This record gives sequence, C-alpha cells and structure tokens, in this order.
Amino acid sequence: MDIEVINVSKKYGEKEVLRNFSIKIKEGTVTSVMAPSGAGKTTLLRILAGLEKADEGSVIGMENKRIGMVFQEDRLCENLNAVSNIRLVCDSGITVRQIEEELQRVGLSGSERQPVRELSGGMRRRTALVRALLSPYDILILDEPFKGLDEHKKNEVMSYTLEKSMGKTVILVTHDENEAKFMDGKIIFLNNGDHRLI
Ligand SMILES: Nc1ncnc2c1ncn2[C@@H]1O[C@H](COP(=O)(O)OP(=O)(O)OP(=O)(O)O)[C@@H](O)[C@H]1O
Repeated sequence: MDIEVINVSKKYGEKEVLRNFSIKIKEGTVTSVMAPSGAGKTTLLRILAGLEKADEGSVIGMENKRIGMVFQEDRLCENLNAVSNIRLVCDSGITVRQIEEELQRVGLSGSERQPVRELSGGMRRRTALVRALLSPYDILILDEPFKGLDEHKKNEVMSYTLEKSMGKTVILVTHDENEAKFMDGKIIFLNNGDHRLI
C-alpha cells in the first residue's frame, strides 16, 4: 500500500515546522528527504512512524505496518555487543552466525563481540543500520543512517542497504545529495515548511 501524507501541519509553540505538507510515497520505492538543519525532517519521520502527532492533516498507509527505524541517535544498548543488540530485535529464525556475516558485510569483522560503547561513531551507526535491516519491517525509516562514514565505506554500506531493503518502502533523511542520488529514488526538499520535488 502506498503512503499518503495529506496537508500535514506541525507547530512547536509558535514555530511552524511543517505547513500543509503533502506527499505520496509509492510502496516499494526509496524516498530521500533533504533539507537544511532544523527544517523538520526528523519531525516528518516521527509523524510517519506515529511517534509524533500532526496538528492538522493525516497520514494514510502506515496502519498495521511494521517499521524498521534508524533514529538520529544510535539508540544501542551500550553494554551489549553488536550481535546481542541485533538479536534483541531480529526474527528468531536468524542465527548468530548470520548476524555476524551481516556485520562483516558492513566492515565490522572482529568487532562483533565488543560492547558497542567501545566502538567508533561510524561502527555504532552501522550496527544500528544492520539492526534495522534485520528487524521484521514493511517500511524502513532511516534518519541520517550513513553519518560518520568515509566516502568509500559509505558507498559499500549504501549498496548493502539497497540490496537488503530491495522491494520495501524506504524513507531516508540525509543532508548529502550524493547519498540521495545513490539511493536512486524520489528526492524531496523541505524548506520553511514548504517542499518541492525533483
Ligand atoms: N519536541 C520538540 N519541542 C520543541 N521544538 C521541537 C521539538 N522537536 C523539534 N523541534 C523544533 O522543530 C524544528 C525542526 O526540528 P527537526 O528535528 O524536525 O529538524 P531536522 O530537519 O531533522 O534538523 P536536523 O537536520 O538538524 O536534524 C527545530 O527548530 C526544532 O528545534
């Protein structure tokens, strides 16, 4: 089912973050949302995920959908290693060996068993991403998932993300136009509550 955001407005106090925002997101496609800092990208993702309520307007197509999410923060259990963090959310049919193989694919060989508090920012980000990709989801919501990765690793991790999420609806927030282009879908620019498509 496609997702429709219809005339959504959201204010925090006097600050208008989204104004009459509408978009249709086709099922099984990638949509990248770009905007200056503070323009409302995370707010839009939170409304889509049902974590925030719009003041006006509606969202259709998210009902009874399983959401896989990478938040702006990693939200990992600090004392657990990457494998254990992922095991908390993934399908019970996925084995430890399989999780290790996925972590190795994003360049985390040798770090799978270290508590995540000892990992670098980019390693933690990849752990959070693999966790979302191995969770049972219909819709994947990614808030700057490639933050902190160098260009070479970023390309590998983006290819991996595209492969793993093939056929699923993906909504990605990024500041980087190259990322949006690489992910190869619709790109939305949000600005001062308005938006345009390219
Ligand atoms: N819970 C909240 N209470 C009050 N103001 C908020 C709240 N959440 C967000 N805002 C404000 O709404 C605006 C949009 O925030 P949001 O996090 O959606 O922007 P963003 O585009 O994701 O920014 P960034 O690129 O910096 O992550 C900001 O001015 C922010 O301060």
